[in-house]
Amino acid sequence: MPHHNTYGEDIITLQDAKIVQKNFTVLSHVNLHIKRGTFCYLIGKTGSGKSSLLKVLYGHLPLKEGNGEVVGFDLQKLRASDIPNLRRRLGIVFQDFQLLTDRSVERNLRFVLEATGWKDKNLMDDRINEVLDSVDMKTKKHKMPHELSGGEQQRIAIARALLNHPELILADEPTGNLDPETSNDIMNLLKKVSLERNCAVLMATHDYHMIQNFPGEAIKCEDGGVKVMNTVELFE
Ligand SMILES: Nc1ncnc2c1ncn2[C@@H]1O[C@H](COP(=O)(O)OP(=O)(O)OP(=O)(O)O)[C@@H](O)[C@H]1O
Repeated sequence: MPHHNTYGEDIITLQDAKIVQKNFTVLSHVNLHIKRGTFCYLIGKTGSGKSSLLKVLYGHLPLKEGNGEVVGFDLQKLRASDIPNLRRRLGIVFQDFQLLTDRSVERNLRFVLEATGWKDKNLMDDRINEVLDSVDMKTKKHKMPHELSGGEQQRIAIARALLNHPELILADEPTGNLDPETSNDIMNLLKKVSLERNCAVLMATHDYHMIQNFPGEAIKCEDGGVKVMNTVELFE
């Protein structure tokens, strides 16, 4: 069983991990400990390996060498059949929102609940209202994605990520398509979620203005490895 529940303080652990795309080693000797409830940036130049690292953490790329554990799942022992269970325990947010364009906000959220085993219609309705409330989008429940702004669509994507009470949100450039003001809103929302739900957030970003506005812990991908730092160091 890859799901041990032995993880104490750490929500993500990587030990001497190697991150590989096809036959190309992107990152090696990666050692990482991210504690429950922590908000952490993932930074580094384009092509430095941020997305690849996130992909290993959500089971899209296999962990080639070393050890890793994410929300109690052993990445070395992860089988294809474990991946849906791992994803159910995570919230994942992308740059391009990835809402289903052919259905309303409510139906987007219901689709995920049904796909993750929810059956009771009233419980589903309640949960949809709760997550929409926490991203301040309750009034947009019946809108189609194309009727929403980029920032609103990202709020819905965050609501969707929250549906199954994740202990970890992995966000790959969630503000990459948004203007600076909307990016700040989304950051405030992710920070709020992290704080109120003791949910860890690992967020890949290029956006140095935002990092300056919201300083914090960061993992930097550089020269084929990672280094843990505080973003304040970037502006010294
Ligand atoms: N599907 C793939 N097949 C082969 N190589 C890939 C693939 N995806 C990414 N790579 C390579 O892996 C390296 C890391 O890419 P990755 O997307 O992880 O970087 P990134 O830091 O997320 O970049 P960006 O900030 O531009 O999104 C790059 O050199 C890239 O060319």
